[in-house]
Amino acid sequence: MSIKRALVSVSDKQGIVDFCRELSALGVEIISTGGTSTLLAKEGVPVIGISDVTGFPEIMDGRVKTLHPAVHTGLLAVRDNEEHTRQMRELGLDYIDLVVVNLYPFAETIAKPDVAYEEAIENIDIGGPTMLRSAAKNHAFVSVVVDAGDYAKVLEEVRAGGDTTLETRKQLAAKVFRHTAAYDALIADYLANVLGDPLPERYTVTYEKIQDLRYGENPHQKAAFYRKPLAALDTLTAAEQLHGKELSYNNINDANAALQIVKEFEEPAVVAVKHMNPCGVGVGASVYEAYQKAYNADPTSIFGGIVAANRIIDADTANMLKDIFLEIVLAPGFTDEALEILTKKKNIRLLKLGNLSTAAARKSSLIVTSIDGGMVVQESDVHSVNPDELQVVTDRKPTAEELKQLLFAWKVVKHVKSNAIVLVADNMTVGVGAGQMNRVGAAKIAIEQAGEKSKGAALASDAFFPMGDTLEMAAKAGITAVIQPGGSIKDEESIKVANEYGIAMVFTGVRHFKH
Ligand SMILES: NC(=O)c1ncn([C@@H]2O[C@H](COP(=O)(O)O)[C@@H](O)[C@H]2O)c1NC=O
Repeated sequence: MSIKRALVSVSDKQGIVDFCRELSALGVEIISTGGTSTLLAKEGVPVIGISDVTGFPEIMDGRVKTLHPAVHTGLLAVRDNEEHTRQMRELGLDYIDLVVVNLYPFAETIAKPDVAYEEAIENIDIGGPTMLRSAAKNHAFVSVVVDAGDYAKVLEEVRAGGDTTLETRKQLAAKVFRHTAAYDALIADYLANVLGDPLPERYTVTYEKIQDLRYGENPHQKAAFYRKPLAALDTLTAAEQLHGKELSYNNINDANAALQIVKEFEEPAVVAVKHMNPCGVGVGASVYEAYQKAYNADPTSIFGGIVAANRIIDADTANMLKDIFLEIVLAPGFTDEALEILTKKKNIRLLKLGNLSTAAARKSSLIVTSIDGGMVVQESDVHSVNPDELQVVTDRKPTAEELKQLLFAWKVVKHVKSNAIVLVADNMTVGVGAGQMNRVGAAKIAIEQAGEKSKGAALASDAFFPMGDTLEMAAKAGITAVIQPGGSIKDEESIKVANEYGIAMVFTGVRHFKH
């Protein structure tokens, strides 16, 4: 078999003229629709209008142009089926051997700010996916190209043997069904959101590959990095890598964790993360000061860590960063000097993410967590506490400085694996107890780490204290202020301990479990 007739109908016209010119030179007859055929004709590529094939005009603003039996018989006929061949002959129909289609730009349309609903709907392509699906189903005989990146390969095969190989046609068909499935998923998602129903009876998300990863969490696990179409520009998926080796699976998870925390802060802040938990968080008047604090919070754990800053990294900060081994530094930018200093280090990865605002931390999105055989989906935890709504439950109110440290600790504890206890003093974390199976255990780790710095520190607990024991331990370590959700049947026990020791305790009324 050889490709004799192609149907070309593309919204994205890049590369189409050269491709069709070559096909035409190889003896392929080109049929085309409205704008595509106008372009081809203008560029001197011989082309037959679709209406000459269907005997029907392109009507309704392009809503109906290729949706015609003359097209779909040509695409779907099983060439070695005598009955199909006879029907084609009797009806005077011709085969179509190659379909080149890309679809109305639905994603780009809904990405426009304040796009009108009607405009979005008009950009749902119907004729295109229909042709793609017909051709892909009949890939035993028909080639189908949805991606301009495949033009060269198809040309090469047609040049060599008059047709594509069956293996190529299978690959092209599989790509088509992934493409139309993703296209429909995006439409379904858009409509679900318009209807205020983001968790409907079928969850049809679609993701596109950013890159293959060398391996997953461990070297024997395969992995890849995907992004949601239209992912926000303040997410890690939009980060630009300025330097260093390619990101690993663990890097991506850790950098994402660091990013979520640093987005909590308005003031210059630096977050160091290890194994998805913060090991040091600091805020200060400058990124330099914030990094010093994040570093001093836990100079041991930061080694080999991921650092995220919410301000441009300057030369002074870079000079400190270069002194230890760090996997990643993520920031809204780097000064030229800072870049010069840091790029001398072969093993550090530098990521630039221009769009780092606290508003981003307040925008809810859906988080998907896989389980074996399924998944659970929830809104991201974007709750932030309003200081005016804190309930002081102890005899003593926190001082203004204590309140500041408590609110800082609360922002951090939200991002620490439960059970979580975070101690903060002097605008930096001084103790982080993460991922323990009981709350006393988490507090013990945080207090031990803080040592002398526990004295006068503020403590945040991601969930209520089931009894008074954690508070007793905190009080004995010298902690003077506590923030926690409250809501335990034994709250009174904790309040009593707090009052005994003169601790100021506030309830947020909101829990921040993170498993
Ligand atoms: N309605 C139809 O019969 C139809 N047939 C092809 N299309 C689309 O029209 C676009 C190309 O249009 P044009 O060649 O007029 O620039 C392609 O994205 C193609 O997928 C159609 N448009 C939408 O459904």
